[in-house]
Amino acid sequence: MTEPAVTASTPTAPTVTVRGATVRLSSATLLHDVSCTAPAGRVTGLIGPNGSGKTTLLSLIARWRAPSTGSVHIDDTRVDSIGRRDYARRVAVVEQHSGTELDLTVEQVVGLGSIPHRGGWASPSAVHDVQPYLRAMGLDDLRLRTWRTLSGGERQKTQVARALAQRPDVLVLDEPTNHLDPAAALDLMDGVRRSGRTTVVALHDLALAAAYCDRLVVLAAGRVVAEGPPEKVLTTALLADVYGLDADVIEHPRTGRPLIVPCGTVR
Ligand SMILES: Nc1ncnc2c1ncn2[C@@H]1O[C@H](COP(=O)(O)OP(=O)(O)OP(=O)(O)O)[C@@H](O)[C@H]1O
Repeated sequence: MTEPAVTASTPTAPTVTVRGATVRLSSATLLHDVSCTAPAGRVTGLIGPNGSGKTTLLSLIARWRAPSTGSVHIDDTRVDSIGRRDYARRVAVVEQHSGTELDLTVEQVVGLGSIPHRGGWASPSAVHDVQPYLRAMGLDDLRLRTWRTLSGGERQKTQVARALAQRPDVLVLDEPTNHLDPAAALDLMDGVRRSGRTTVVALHDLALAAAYCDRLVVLAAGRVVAEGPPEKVLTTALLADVYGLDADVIEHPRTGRPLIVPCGTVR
């Protein structure tokens, strides 16, 4: 059987919708009736303080956890009705501390992204096919380096390249830039945005969220407290309420996007 080529295809970007999701454990309720939308082909940022529920919400979309009540939908389909293999093809996830037990090279890790489409280990021909994803993340020079020799930022870029190589409809990223230098973080977010995938990304860096996200969902104590375009959501009042941050929000003179200028805290 001829194996399908691994090329950057035009994604069939769907809308992801969370409807009334509550996550209740015996000890605590992590999410309270959360509803939000990640529009098709757009980058939706999840922001909020430590412990506000960002990773928990991503875990519902990744289907690692089921909500106690409520549901998650890809277009009109409930995610719990999608077969496991189909879901593995359609949704790619990069965790905060994604890793690999095996000491693979960068190009082999990125090649793992094609496995849901192939049903087996990436063949040597797949190595050629990972080139566009290596290039998109600026990893050409590192392609033969082994995982354990990589810096934290190089590992993050490799994991995002792997996720893109999966050619998913939906990209779920948990703080993908926390080890990256400023230019690398901008490049990564740019690569994600240009991929055209419906992306849900948890971010602590509000400057990146303002610059690269089409839409923001703000979580506080497991609840959605604001949702919309960055220029509507990122206000001085919201930053004070949610983060306890005393900040001015001005229009970036070159991009027109919100520019957050922290002055201190209001705690
Ligand atoms: N298994 C668990 N049992 C009890 N509490 C939990 C459990 N898992 C997560 N939590 C709590 O749920 C809350 C939300 O956690 P979550 O990891 O979703 O937050 P987050 O917004 O991603 O935080 P951070 O920005 O620090 O990564 C936190 O207070 C966390 O301590």
